[in-house]
Amino acid sequence: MEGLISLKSSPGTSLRSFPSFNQPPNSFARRFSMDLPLRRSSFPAIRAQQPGTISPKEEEEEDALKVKEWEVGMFQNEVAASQGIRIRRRPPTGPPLHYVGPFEFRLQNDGNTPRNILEEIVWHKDTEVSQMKERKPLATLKKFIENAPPTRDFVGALKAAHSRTGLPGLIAEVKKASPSRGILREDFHPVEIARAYEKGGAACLSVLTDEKFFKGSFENLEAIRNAGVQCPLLCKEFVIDAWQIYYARIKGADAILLIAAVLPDLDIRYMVKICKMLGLAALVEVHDEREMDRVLGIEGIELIGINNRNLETFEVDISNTKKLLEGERGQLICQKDIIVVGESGLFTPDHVGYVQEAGVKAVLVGESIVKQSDPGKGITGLFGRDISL
Ligand SMILES: O=P(O)(O)OC[C@@H](O)[C@@H](O)c1c[nH]c2ccccc12
Repeated sequence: MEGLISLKSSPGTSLRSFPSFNQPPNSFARRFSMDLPLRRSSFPAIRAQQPGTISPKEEEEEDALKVKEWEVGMFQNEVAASQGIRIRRRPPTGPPLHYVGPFEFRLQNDGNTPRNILEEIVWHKDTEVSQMKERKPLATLKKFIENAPPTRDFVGALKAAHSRTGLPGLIAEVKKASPSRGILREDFHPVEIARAYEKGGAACLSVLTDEKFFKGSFENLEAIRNAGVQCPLLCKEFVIDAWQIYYARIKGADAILLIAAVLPDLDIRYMVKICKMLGLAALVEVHDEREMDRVLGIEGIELIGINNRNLETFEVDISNTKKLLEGERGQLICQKDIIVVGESGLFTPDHVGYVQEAGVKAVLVGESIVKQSDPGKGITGLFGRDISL
């Protein structure tokens, strides 16, 4: 069996202590050994080594590490599923790319094919973040944070705008593209757009930092921060790891998005605490009743976003905001003094009026304003009046 993968647990680690963990590595091995001889070169970390440079002990340790990663991945998926989260953090049957000898090919099966776009984004993010973490470990980020300038008050800016205009405070989004709408703006100059938004009366800005799916970047966030824009900035990311929060803080964010469709309660709890520690506001996004109820059960949440776009199907329905704010949920939100942000699909003053009537004190708007030749004037069109005055 030389050249075939061996799956072993590290000494003292019993896979059996996690009943469900027993299955993935074994079933993975079984599945693939039936299909093809899976070589050690299947694993990127191992592929990087020259043959003969790795000792049997190191091999064993790397295998054990890989098994451990699967275990953690499976564990996350299961906890999430028990909370109604359908998004799996990692492919449950291992990564979809396989190498056989010099050939690379993709095996499709139910377990390694993302079920929808949000899952695809999250799986890609997982790989991206682990690579970034290797280059900039948390300890390095923490050192930078010690000297970082203070954050701006994101929630305060929304409240002030709301009381100044009597309209929902605007979080204007700097977004070049999205998987559902394609390219929104060809001549995309993030700093110019940010300045136009600020001039047009935006209370805060949201900056997409995902590169692959939204054509955004952390450089955009940093450039806007360094250009002297005063509005507090939301880092619009798909956060799956606390490391990303530290990174966002260094790149100039004042707030960060946490998506309840992706993150189990414990992660939200823990990440909200990290945000507080770093002086960031957390915008926790929900899109159905179950997510709203989960989030309302978590202490210390100040800002909830209701996304009118289902990130799994892309369907947009602004009555979602109203539905989630009706009855007891709305009352609880008032009691807890939580600011609700209406997100996505808002194009006209009627739309803004509708979500305001439903109870939101802020709105998050991208497409309808970023597409205008003067995005600042786009804001006036959106609200039906000049809100910069
Ligand atoms: O462009 P719109 O329809 O105005 O939507 C803005 C914003 O709500 C949307 O970009 C968004 C809301 N939640 C997200 C999560 C990830 C990426 C993007 C989003």
